[in-house]
Amino acid sequence: MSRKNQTLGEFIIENQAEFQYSSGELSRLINSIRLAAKVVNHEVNKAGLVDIVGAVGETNIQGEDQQKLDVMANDTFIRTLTNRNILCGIASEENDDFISLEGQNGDNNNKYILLMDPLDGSSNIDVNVSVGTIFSIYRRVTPPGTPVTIEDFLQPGREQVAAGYIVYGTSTMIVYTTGHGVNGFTLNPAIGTFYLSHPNMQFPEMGNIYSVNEGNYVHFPDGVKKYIKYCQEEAEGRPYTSRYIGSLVSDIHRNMIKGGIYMYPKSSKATNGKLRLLYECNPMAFIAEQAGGKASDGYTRILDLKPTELHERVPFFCGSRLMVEKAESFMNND
Ligand SMILES: O=P(O)(O)OC[C@H]1O[C@](O)(COP(=O)(O)O)[C@@H](O)[C@@H]1O
Ligand SMILES: [Mg+2]
Ligand SMILES: [Mg+2]
Repeated sequence: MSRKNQTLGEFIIENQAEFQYSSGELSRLINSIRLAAKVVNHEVNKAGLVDIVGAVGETNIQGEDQQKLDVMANDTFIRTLTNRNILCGIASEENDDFISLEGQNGDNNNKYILLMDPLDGSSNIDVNVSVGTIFSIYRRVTPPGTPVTIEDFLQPGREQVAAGYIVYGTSTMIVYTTGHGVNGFTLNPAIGTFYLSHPNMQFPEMGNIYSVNEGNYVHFPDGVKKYIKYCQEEAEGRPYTSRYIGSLVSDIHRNMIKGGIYMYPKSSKATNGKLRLLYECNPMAFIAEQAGGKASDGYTRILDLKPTELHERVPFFCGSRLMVEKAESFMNND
């Protein structure tokens, strides 16, 4: 049951019943993510006033310059989640390897692991354009009471128990799914409470927005070039509008509300594209599918891909179902 303006806390408790034999662990986990999101939101909002913009002078395993907000968000989520003893492992874009968490008694009986992109859209931090956080939750596959292993993190996306994102934009929202539809909650900054503002979010089956970094056009595969030309043609319902924020979370969020397709294809510059399967593509694909949309690498359903590495990249096509299918048809006729 979802009531508009229900608080996130109320929603979590009310929907816990959806989980048979629920121990409340997942509810506590979502609650902790909510708390960390508020702390990060507070820092992001004052980014122009305090020394929190710019790079820290370190690079992460992706070879990217870590931004101060990347590190702040990473530390905030890891600290908030670790202190609450609700996970047995965490993996992050900003950490080379996964973190195995010991329970209070040195054991490890917690059943969930979390993967995250603590700050998505890092190139937009310094220019006051919306950024986000992305998270993905699985049940561990290794026996409880033993340290987690890489196998716990390399599960296909279809095994996700929950996934979501936080967008720090004109307003701050948490959008997530536990496999029972997608709901969005907006933060009332005056009282620090998230309210259900977007119940049962649905990707329109068709839209007129395409989101891709056209600066890479010359490097794209022919199928992608042909699809972009198709989007720009004078025809019924076309040309589509081009919108690209450069923050995955914000581009997908807009397209989910208005209808559209987001693409980060492979290219001659980036043979597997740029986006990371485990903590960018899988969670956004789970959300998209739960909202009636679609997500693939141009050929295969993202959620069916078998991960092989923690930070592996895949080409990503995500959005309104008919638009993704059209893009795939161009890729397959390539
Ligand atoms: O600048 P580009 O190459 O278009 O890449 C933009 C994409 O890269 C990202 O910023 C990658 O995410 P991070 O900022 O978390 O590294 C996406 O949010 C965005 O969609
Ligand atoms: Mg990202
Ligand atoms: Mg990031």
